[in-house]
Amino acid sequence: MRILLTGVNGQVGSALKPLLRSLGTVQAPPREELDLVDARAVAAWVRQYRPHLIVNAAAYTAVDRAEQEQAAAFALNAQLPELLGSLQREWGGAVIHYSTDYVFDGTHEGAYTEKDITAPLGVYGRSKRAGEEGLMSSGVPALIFRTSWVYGLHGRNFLRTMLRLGQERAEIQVVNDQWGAPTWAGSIAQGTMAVCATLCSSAQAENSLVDGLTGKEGIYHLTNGGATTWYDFTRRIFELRPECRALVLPIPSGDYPSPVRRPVNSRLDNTKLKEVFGVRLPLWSEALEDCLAELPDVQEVLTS
Ligand SMILES: NC(=O)C1=CN([C@@H]2O[C@H](COP(=O)(O)OP(=O)(O)OC[C@H]3O[C@@H](n4cnc5c(N)ncnc54)[C@H](OP(=O)(O)O)[C@@H]3O)[C@@H](O)[C@H]2O)C=CC1
Ligand SMILES: Cc1cn([C@H]2C[C@H](O)[C@@H](COP(=O)(O)OP(=O)(O)O[C@H]3O[C@@H](C)C(=O)[C@@H](O)[C@H]3O)O2)c(=O)[nH]c1=O
Ligand SMILES: [Mg+2]
Repeated sequence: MRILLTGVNGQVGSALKPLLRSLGTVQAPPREELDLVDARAVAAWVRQYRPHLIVNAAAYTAVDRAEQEQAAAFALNAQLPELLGSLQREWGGAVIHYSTDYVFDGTHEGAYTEKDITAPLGVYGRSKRAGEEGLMSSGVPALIFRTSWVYGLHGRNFLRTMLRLGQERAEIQVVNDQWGAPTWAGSIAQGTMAVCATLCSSAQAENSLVDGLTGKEGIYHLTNGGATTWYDFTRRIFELRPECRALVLPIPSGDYPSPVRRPVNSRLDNTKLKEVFGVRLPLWSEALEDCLAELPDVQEVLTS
């Protein structure tokens, strides 16, 4: 099977790359080789390579900056998934795509299911929702995994920020009124692979994944289990890494200056993923331990 992976240098893309190799031949052009906002270049690339599967881990993820850079956010998060969908539709390939808890406004009680109504609070969330709709309306066989609060040892993310601030500062203020599931990029990659394994299990044929997808297309919530606040997540990080000595102080969201509101409830119900594919990701607390076990020296985040 030929696979095209986008966003290979991002959190999810870098976790996926080594794992996807077990499914086939992986091409993963970085930005320098393929600028994903260049629709003609993308079309030429896909038409030449004809990937059986495109795993789209590329995105515009700067939530605050998106308010000023609406066109850039929509190009990556909305137009690209739709384009990839129509290109794959042309010749019979499939798409796996990622989306976010920020498609919701957070006013719902309890965890959101895939059937709940979306109502994004900002440009990033609106662009991601438009991407979901564009990909689905292209008619391609596709899976969309909505995840939340992604972190890992690579790239810009909350864990790395806190490991750095925890060593540099005497105290840090962290919001304690937003609830969600911090999700390790490694868990997302493993969950994606587990789903692919169920789709490909019947045959070794190159198009077995596309065939296996029939009747299972659509949106799935895929996060680590349980829920916490950013404040308690930070406290747990510092418990696991006592080199982070900063005092952690809880604050309401309103005290953290930002141009765009975040949902107070980001919890995503993963039942559909379990029922359709038999896949469930570990608890957020277990995944955090697994992630930090891969970081021998916490001072590394100060220099890299
Ligand atoms: N981060 C989070 O907290 C969450 C993320 N998600 C979703 O998960 C998915 C993966 O996110 P994550 O891994 O965190 O994202 P990252 O921001 O870590 O990575 C995004 C990748 O996209 C690439 N990219 C951006 N613009 C272009 C372009 N014009 N041409 C080529 N490549 C480009 C970046 O390249 P470069 O390295 O060169 O900048 C980067 O490798 C996304 O769909 C995101 O919306 C969902 C919920 C939470
Ligand atoms: C750095 C910092 C953040 N915070 C708050 C701000 C915010 O509400 C929360 C998390 O900070 P972030 O900068 O990671 O927030 P944000 O960039 O909004 O994170 C989001 O990114 C996008 C891409 C997603 O899809 C979401 O799932 C989510 O992960 O913690 C503090 O309270 N204190 C701090 O020192
Ligand atoms: Mg951010």
